[in-house]
Amino acid sequence: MNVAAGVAHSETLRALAPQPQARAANASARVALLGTGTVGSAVIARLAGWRGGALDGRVSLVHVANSRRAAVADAIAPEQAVAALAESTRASSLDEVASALHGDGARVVIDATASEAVAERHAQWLAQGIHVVTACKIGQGTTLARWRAIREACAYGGSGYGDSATVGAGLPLLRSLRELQAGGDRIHAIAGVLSGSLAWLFNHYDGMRPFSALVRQARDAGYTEPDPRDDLSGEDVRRKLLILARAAGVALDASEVEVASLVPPELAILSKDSVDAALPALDGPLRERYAAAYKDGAKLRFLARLERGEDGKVSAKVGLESLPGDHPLAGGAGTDNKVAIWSDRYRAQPLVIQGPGAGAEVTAAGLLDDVLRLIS
Ligand SMILES: NC(=O)C1=CN([C@@H]2O[C@H](COP(=O)(O)OP(=O)(O)OC[C@H]3O[C@@H](n4cnc5c(N)ncnc54)[C@H](OP(=O)(O)O)[C@@H]3O)[C@@H](O)[C@H]2O)C=CC1
Ligand SMILES: N[C@@H](CC=O)C(=O)O
Repeated sequence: MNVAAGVAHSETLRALAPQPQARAANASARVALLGTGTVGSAVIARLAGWRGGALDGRVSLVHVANSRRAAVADAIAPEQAVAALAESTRASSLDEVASALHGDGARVVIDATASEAVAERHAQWLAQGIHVVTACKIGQGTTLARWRAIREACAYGGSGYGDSATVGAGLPLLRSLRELQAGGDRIHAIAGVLSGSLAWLFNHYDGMRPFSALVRQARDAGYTEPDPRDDLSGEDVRRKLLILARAAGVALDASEVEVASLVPPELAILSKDSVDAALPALDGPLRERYAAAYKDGAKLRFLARLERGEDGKVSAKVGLESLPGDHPLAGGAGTDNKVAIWSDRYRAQPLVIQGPGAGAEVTAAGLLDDVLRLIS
């Protein structure tokens, strides 16, 4: 073989191939932030905290919106973002997000909403080459069709989907599942506490104070979903389990997860505005569950379980369980999520990941870590 000719040929091919976008270690991104509530405000505060530090300039806010208004500019200083939005007369429109991002360098949408309409746009932005980083679980944690559309749009647009904040508020859960599989492991089972608010509630509930009062405290601390019934019904945990299962190679449909809700029917049927006054409907049933567990020396924990048999059969369920006090999944404090993963290499003893699983600051950090990963 003529080595010189071979080298020349491969150099020609390399020159003809589409050149990957040059990425410097300190590449910056134009970012649209959707949602300025609990999590979105913490993203803005964290960006403001980057000022003058090593990460200053990595993210340029060009579009900040809530459901009502949008502020759009070439660079919105994080310190000015809240005021700019309050003063803006521009109506919020998802149609304008891609054009606001137009320009050089990487483009990123951060979804800090709980909006179905925003989740429905993820695939469209990804197909346009815009990265999407999300705290909202509706994109990957509802229908299989939407989950597939997101994966296909990433491949089509050459874009990335940052989902670390969707499960465990940024804990290295999805990353670990993906790395285990990249290393050849099959995931056999996942079990644990996936809700930060429910963890906090059952870490604090002593059967004496009304459960409803604690729910209000958890909501005011920013741990619950905008509608706390999404946590109490197990729906938020179902979404997280679906996201984990799909990342573990199990194409699970939402209907395949058995969910035991804590929300009594009279609370479930109310409009969102009437929920607060009706929360005491939770008190009686939970007092009874607590008393029964206490009598046995057990602890109440809201768990998610996924098992995949060697024959491919899958079982998935979500609900309140009474665990022996020394059970490995009964530990933890505050909003701790605690998740055990069984795989080929972790067959007898699982890999266990534990840490705060809700809260504005950890979630904002998880979102911005994903932005940095995608643009670096
Ligand atoms: N709280 C936590 O600990 C964690 C939360 N998450 C997820 O983060 C997301 C946000 O939660 P949180 O901040 O608590 O919710 P909030 O209700 O506090 O904030 C939601 C924000 O989204 C805005 N919004 C709604 N629709 C749109 C739209 N179409 N375009 C732009 N903005 C819109 C709302 O606008 P407006 O003010 O006008 O209503 C509001 O600013 C949820 O999906 C949640 O599951 C994930 C991990 C942890
Ligand atoms: N409401 C959620 C917030 C994070 O996803 C929870 O309680 O875990």
